[in-house]
Amino acid sequence: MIKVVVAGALGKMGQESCKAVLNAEGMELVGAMDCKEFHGSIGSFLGKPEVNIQISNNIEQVLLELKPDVLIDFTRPGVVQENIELALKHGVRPVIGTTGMAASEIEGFIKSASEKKIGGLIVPNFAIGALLMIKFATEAAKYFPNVEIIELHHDQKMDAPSGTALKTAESIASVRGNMSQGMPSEFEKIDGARGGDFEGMKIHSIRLPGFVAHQEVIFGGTGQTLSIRHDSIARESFMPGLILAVRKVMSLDHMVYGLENILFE
Ligand SMILES: NC(=O)C1=CN([C@@H]2O[C@H](COP(=O)(O)OP(=O)(O)OC[C@H]3O[C@@H](n4cnc5c(N)ncnc54)[C@H](OP(=O)(O)O)[C@@H]3O)[C@@H](O)[C@H]2O)C=CC1
Ligand SMILES: O=C(O)C1=N[C@H](C(=O)O)C[C@H](O)C1
Repeated sequence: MIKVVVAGALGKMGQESCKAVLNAEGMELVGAMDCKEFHGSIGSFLGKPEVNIQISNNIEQVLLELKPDVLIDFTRPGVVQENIELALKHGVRPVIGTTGMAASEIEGFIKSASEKKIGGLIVPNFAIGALLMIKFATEAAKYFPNVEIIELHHDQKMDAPSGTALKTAESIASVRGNMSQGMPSEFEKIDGARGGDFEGMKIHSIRLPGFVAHQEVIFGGTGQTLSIRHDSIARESFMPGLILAVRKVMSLDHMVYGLENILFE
């Protein structure tokens, strides 16, 4: 049995993750933590009263007492870094869904997990369709280097651009390099009108109620455009990838950034 603790268990992704772990063969949900005040078990919160796991607000105590194999984290930027440090300190494999960390922080965790020989995964997007979108977009960029990314999310999202958009831009940049696009003399009449810049690629972030998680990668060539789009219309879309990640992390002895490195290897 793989023993799993979920951090951010009362949040949108945390709740789905607890349900997915409870339903997964060979996995046991041993702990749930969140900073929200809730007096009761995660089972009573999820409408599964038979699951009698109290919600803790002390991650280190949970890791020390329950000795899980894996920590799933869906909290928020600023919290996730501390949780990864504590997991690595106590020999627990982190499977991280929380986005918004700086590239230098991710690099630091990859280094420290390798030194400690602890497996870990930092995954900006667990949806298999999103991983395919990134793969197809990276292939297309070899032929259509002019590209812009539009990501659309619910209006409760803290970080912009999304972790998925950054991962897509990094992957596209790895095949086309840093290049300038558009008119050198273009100017913005409203700051930010042309989006954020990643190595010459524009990223546009839309936040509105009604969306879950969506991204379109648009390529432009002479007399033609190509659009590659992925839509997560429900948070269940992330769960098969998350469960796969929990299984795979058990055989890793280093930290991997991106589930595509496991799925398409
Ligand atoms: N990798 C992927 O496939 C996906 C990643 N994400 C990412 O996951 C993260 C969470 O998203 P989402 O579930 O929508 O967000 P939510 O705000 O719904 O959930 C986050 C939860 O973490 C809690 N929390 C905040 N601080 C702490 C803390 N110090 N200790 C424990 N719990 C804490 C929050 O409590 P409170 O509300 O009281 O602050 C909340 O219950 C985001 O970074 C998002 O970008 C989202 C979807 C898919
Ligand atoms: O906050 C979200 O909701 C999501 N966050 C991740 C990201 O930043 O890419 C993954 C997905 O887009 C949903």
